[in-house]
Amino acid sequence: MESSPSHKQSGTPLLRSEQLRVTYGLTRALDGVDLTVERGDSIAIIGSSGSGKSTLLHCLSGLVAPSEGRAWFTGRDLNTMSDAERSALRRQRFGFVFQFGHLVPELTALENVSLNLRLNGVGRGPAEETARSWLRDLGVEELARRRPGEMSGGQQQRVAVARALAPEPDVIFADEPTGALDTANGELVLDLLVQQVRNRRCALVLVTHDDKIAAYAEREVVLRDGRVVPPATGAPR
Ligand SMILES: Nc1ncnc2c1ncn2[C@@H]1O[C@H](COP(=O)(O)OP(=O)(O)OP(=O)(O)O)[C@@H](O)[C@H]1O
Repeated sequence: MESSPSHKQSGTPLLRSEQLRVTYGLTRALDGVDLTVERGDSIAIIGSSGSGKSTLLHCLSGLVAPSEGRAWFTGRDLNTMSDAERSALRRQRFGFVFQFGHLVPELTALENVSLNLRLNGVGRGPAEETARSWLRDLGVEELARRRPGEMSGGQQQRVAVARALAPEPDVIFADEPTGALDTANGELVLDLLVQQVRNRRCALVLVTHDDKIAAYAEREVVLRDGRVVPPATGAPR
């Protein structure tokens, strides 16, 4: 994958991991994963249940510290950062979409989507304007004043996608992002994620067990028992 001019200058990928290992008791969730994600890259992390997909996403985003190995964002080692630095990174440079929205229950949709923008220093008016525009793109603008408890699971999920994309993150981490959505809205969300990569040259790390969803990404990383294995060619997985 070709890098953007700024990255060609620095030669530093957005994300890189080297020999990532994560052990939970006797379970080896990751067993030596090397990965590079460039600007403009979209990768699908696929594999069967328990193969380590979510753990890899969590390590690459600094949510989980590896037992061994290292992970870097733009050349900065995630595990030598302070908690505050990692939190700022997750708020400013990363966008997260999980299977279930995880919205703040006390806040309205508009406030949920504005929150990170406000924490990143954007004024209330512009933050709400941006939030409203994302809610519109996701087809949930009419829910702006509702709290998560007053929305369906799928509506909450679309609000969560708006929240993840509003700060224009460098990396979008999406873990089964369409699990709570019907087909049409699932396609809307995946199209939006891919469009972001194309238009802004950010990167997408998409965890899924579904080949149709993985096909939205340009590249597949297949995990088996915590290791990257070559993709199956032609044969159904
Ligand atoms: N917090 C944890 N404590 C203990 N074991 C864990 C923890 N998180 C993951 N594991 C184990 O690590 C292995 C990899 O889990 P992970 O969730 O990364 O897999 P996955 O491929 O995302 O699975 P799924 O598709 O079912 O979500 C599994 O055996 C799982 O049980």
